[in-house]
Amino acid sequence: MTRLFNAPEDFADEMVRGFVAANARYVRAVPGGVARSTVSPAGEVAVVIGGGSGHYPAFGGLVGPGLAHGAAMGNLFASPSTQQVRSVATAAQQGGGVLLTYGNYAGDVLNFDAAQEQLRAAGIPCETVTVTDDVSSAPPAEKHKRRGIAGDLTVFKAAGAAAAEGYDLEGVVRVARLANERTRSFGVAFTGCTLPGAAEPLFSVPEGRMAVGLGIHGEPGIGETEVPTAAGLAELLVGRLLEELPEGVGRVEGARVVPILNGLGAVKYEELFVVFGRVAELLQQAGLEVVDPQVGEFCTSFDMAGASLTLLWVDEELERLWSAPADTPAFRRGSVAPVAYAEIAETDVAADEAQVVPHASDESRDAAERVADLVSIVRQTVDEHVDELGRMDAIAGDGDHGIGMQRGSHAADAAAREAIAAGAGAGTVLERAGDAWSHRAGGTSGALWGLALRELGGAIGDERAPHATSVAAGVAAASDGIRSYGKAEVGDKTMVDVLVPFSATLTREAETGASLADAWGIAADAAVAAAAATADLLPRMGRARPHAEKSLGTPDPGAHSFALIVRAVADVLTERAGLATKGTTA
Ligand SMILES: Nc1ncnc2c1ncn2[C@@H]1O[C@H](COP(=O)(O)OP(=O)(O)O)[C@@H](O)[C@H]1O
Ligand SMILES: O=C(COP(=O)(O)O)[C@@H](O)CO
Repeated sequence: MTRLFNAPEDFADEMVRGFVAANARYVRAVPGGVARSTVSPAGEVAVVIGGGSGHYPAFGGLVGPGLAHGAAMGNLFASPSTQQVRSVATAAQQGGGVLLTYGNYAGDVLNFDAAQEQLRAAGIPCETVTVTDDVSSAPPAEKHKRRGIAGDLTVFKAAGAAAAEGYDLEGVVRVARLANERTRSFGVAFTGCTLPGAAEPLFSVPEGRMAVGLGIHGEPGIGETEVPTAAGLAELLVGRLLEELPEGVGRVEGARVVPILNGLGAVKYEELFVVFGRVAELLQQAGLEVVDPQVGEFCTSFDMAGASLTLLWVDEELERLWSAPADTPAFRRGSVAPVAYAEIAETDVAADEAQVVPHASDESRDAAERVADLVSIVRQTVDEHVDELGRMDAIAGDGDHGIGMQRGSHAADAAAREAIAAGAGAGTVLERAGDAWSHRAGGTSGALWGLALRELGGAIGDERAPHATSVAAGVAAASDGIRSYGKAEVGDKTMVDVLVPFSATLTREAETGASLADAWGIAADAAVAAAAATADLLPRMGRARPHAEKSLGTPDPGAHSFALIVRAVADVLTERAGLATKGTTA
């Protein structure tokens, strides 16, 4: 149970504020997260980490000399938005380029990749390395699909130490990839976590049982077994990790490993030490040299009771980088060189977003009001279904689909109203709504809904009122954009399964000369049917993929929310058309 919070929706922002107040000697607040408050050498590669909040000390607690230069801190269990990542990286960079490194989750990949593109376009050399240490989340042949859990630390540490030693961007990327390749983790959970304000944990494990193959977002385990003794748990964790040797490690005997026993949030240090005693014995019995072990909390999941073991299989270079000094709020070793503090001007992403609205025709400005009303309908629809969407997502995911959609649609609604007040046309209203959605919501659905609204706004433009053909073209552009950005195809059990038939039906009806209301209504029927049909699919993308069987029988949450939204919009368009005497505009 998370007991201490004010308004649950403010939790992440308030947590960052308090964290900065408590750690000003390490970090300063920048839009989107934190950056070092200390001066780093000019020309040093900046290591920028990040992810959702709820995993402390990942990610802000690992910012400081010898480790990360900045952390993009998203909402609870949701990736930071593209704007947040870009903003933190811009504030943290020192002229030597930026490495973005983070756990391999759909939302993080979408948003960090987009930020990388934007940073490069702004002339900042930028590379990304995803952390994929969790052996339970995909077989060795698909290890690029694995999730990142406590192994984040080894990759961030190697990269941060290399940057501090003066490696160039290519060199920092090389060691980050090497550390990831040589890091494996495996974990268990005894209870799920409860998000602030939620009445129930995201999953529960029957008394005396243990989830095996944990996620760090309250995802249920991959399997379940009886709770063993501490020694039994050590045997399970070590046994599983020694089944798979990383490339470049020929044999167990004689290899050197850094073991990290990580508590997930509600397991006592004393319990961890009892487990670690046996872990150390088992590693030694297997012929391994144990290097600088760590026992504590490095990547948590709120109040989840659980533990994971990580092994970093070091070579000479990784061992040196792992052992190099670092001084951050949550990870300290050796003594770093004296640091200086400086007044650094804050970058503000809001500043470059406060652009003047482009010119719009009277016809488009008139239509903009009706478009903004539809954005309000989207918000209302999400509000009405927020709990249902969360429950659906908790079956095989992280339970945040409802709150993510709520944050995004509320921000979109407010931005649409602001754009109207500034005299925007219909296209610009949708583009502004899309920007606000992705910026405020973060996560996968935030990035994708933001893109969809921007594409739709671009196709509609600011000259004519939206009509069946321009809307169908905009939805088709959104569908293409989402598929090329998120790389999901029909059948992967995502919102794409609904978007594609919705778009095809809308285009077909528009081409036959149907009005926007009629075309949209028929397309919405197709969307509702397609969303229901996703219940029979096994997920191949996103958070639910490792829990494919659990998701069978439940529709994909993103597909379901998409269908709810387009159905609600259809009802309004039909009502308006009934009120209008004649015509095809809306
Ligand atoms: N690669 C992808 N392409 C398109 N849609 C995706 C992709 N990955 C996930 N999704 C959609 O995103 C939804 C999850 O959204 P949400 O829970 O808000 O984001 P997150 O998983 O980042 O917390 C899924 O139900 C699915 O419909
Ligand atoms: O949850 C996280 C990001 O993943 P999404 O795909 O946006 O859910 C985050 O906590 C780990 O970075």
